[in-house]
Amino acid sequence: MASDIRVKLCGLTESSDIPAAMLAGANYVGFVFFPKSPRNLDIHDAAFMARSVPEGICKVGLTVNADDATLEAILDKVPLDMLQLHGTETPMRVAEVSAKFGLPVMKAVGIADEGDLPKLDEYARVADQILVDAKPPKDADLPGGNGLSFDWRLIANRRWPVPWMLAGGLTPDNVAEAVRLTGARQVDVSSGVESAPGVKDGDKMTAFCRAARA
Ligand SMILES: O=C(O)c1ccccc1N[C@@H]1O[C@H](COP(=O)(O)O)[C@@H](O)[C@H]1O
Repeated sequence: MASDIRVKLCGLTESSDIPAAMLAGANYVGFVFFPKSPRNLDIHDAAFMARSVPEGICKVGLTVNADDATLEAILDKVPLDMLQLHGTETPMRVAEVSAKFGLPVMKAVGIADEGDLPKLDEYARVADQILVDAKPPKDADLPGGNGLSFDWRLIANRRWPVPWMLAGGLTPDNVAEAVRLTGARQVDVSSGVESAPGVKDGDKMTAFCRAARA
């Protein structure tokens, strides 16, 4: 049923985004630890925000090719429930992070064409979840959060042995169609619910959750 669809609202930057995301109906909230991103949080702010997230909502920490010391520093202070690896981490690194840090790991995989699809099977063998995102353009500063989508028909009716989430250029206007075409049961959005880069919009978050579950 569409009403079961789980929504991740990623890249929250203000304390007030937490109650707004709860009101909207988020199941997951995402905190970005990547200095180049307009959604980057310092560890102190992220810790403060994470502590205000109600029980039962999954707090996801997004990193990009982070080394062990960086992950340790984040996890020492921020009570996260899941790590999202959004860089070029190899399957071996995904398995290593999962074993070392004891949290579920979601690996983002960028898709542009059919040739990218085998990577989804590969990462589904080592990650706890996979995040099926659009492949960033070669000259992009960010490996995600660019508001770009991919041809959803590429993954229509494909399934993996772990839960997966659809991401990339989703908005309140297109998420229902994306869910219909792909059969996704989980969706993730960042820039599509903002009024400016890094500024979340409560009305757009609510409209997104409603449209995803319509
Ligand atoms: O949001 C960011 O700034 C970001 C930075 C670095 C890597 C990933 C990032 N965001 C993730 O990208 C996808 C898609 O975002 P969008 O909805 O197209 O803006 C999503 O998984 C975000 O978690």
